[in-house]
Amino acid sequence: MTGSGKFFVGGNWKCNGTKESIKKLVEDLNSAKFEEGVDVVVAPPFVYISQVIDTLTDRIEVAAQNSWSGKGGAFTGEISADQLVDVGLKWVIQGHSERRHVIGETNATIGKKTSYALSKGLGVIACVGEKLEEREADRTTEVVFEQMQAFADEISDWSKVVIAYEPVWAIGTGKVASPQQAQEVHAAIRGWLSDKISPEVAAATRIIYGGSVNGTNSGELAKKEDIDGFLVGGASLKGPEFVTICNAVTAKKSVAA
Ligand SMILES: O=C(CO)COP(=O)(O)O
Repeated sequence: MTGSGKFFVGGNWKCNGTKESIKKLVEDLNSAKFEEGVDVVVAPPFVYISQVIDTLTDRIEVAAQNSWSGKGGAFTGEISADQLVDVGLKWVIQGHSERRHVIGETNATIGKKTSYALSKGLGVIACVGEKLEEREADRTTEVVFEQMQAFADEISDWSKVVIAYEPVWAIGTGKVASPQQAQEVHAAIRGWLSDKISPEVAAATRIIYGGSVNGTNSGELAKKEDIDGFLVGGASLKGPEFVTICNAVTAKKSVAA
């Protein structure tokens, strides 16, 4: 099965950057030539979101890396989806492995945050992925399907959801999943969507890969039929390399042609 959605590349800047380095990154992105047929989104740290929205080209949309599970109020340190919409954001990342495994968010919390963000009109980049010991114990699809079910329990409209498959062992390690390894899990996720949600949702939902994607490996990954784009960490902090990864859409088109 193949995804029919448009290629999608997100740059997750995580907890990196300064006013100065972000100014330079935005300048690089503003002067870049992005190919047709790719949606490009960047996710700066909260404190730099306004700077990015005010200076970045409209060709690129902006995401937050997290949001609170409900309306704002007495929740010290949190940011509500309402506030993200208010400052002009279009997207939010939910369930990133660092939020699951470093901060300790559960499937249930992530599901609630996702449904609230969607209810406010944000698109959600919904992350799933197994740890190394889970892969080694042959539990990859079991873990990923459990994470998918927790999202599905809270999602009624999939049209603004992009799924990011990010194996934890590949994140920030330089150990990218092989195109075949990634394709296998992407196809399994698409099959799950087809069975549990609908064949239409399975065909239309973008399933993107994250974990040590760079300017060199993105082309081969993009050629795999169920890989509809990328969620990029480290390499998204380097403007020209991130542009190369976005333009891997041409490798995708070359296979489709
Ligand atoms: O976590 C990631 C994107 O969300 C991937 O990070 P790296 O590209 O640095 O491995």
